[in-house]
Amino acid sequence: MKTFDQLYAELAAKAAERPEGSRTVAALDAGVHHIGKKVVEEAAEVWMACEYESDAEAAEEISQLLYHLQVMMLAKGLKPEDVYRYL
Ligand SMILES: N=c1c2ncn([C@@H]3O[C@H](COP(=O)(O)OP(=O)(O)OP(=O)(O)O)[C@@H](O)[C@H]3O)c2ncn1[C@@H]1O[C@H](COP(=O)(O)O)[C@@H](O)[C@H]1O
Repeated sequence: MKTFDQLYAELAAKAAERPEGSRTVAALDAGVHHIGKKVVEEAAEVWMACEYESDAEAAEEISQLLYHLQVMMLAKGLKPEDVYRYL
């Protein structure tokens, strides 16, 4: 179990240390266009899961959307505080 801030810290460390096999590093290397497509894909999967699947499946899709949003934040150099200020 991890929080939004804990996942962000983990992903930021991956981006800095670039460990072999990290899908986060691969996504960052692929760039904003690639990450944007994943964000849209996961958002659609959230919608479909919430409308037609179980609560557990919906929660899993939401976690994947949050992950890809965090990868986009890293690609853009945005920190959680940059987003929280608008909440
Ligand atoms: N929480 C996540 C996470 N959620 C979603 N994903 C990615 O989102 C994908 C899910 O999307 P899909 O269901 O479309 O699966 P897929 O079709 O196989 O994905 P693609 O091949 O299209 O990328 C997964 O395959 C992962 O690539 C995640 N990848 C990593 N994490 C966490 O991020 C951390 C760092 O991971 P690495 O950078 O891989 O070390 C670890 O704690 C991981 O648990």
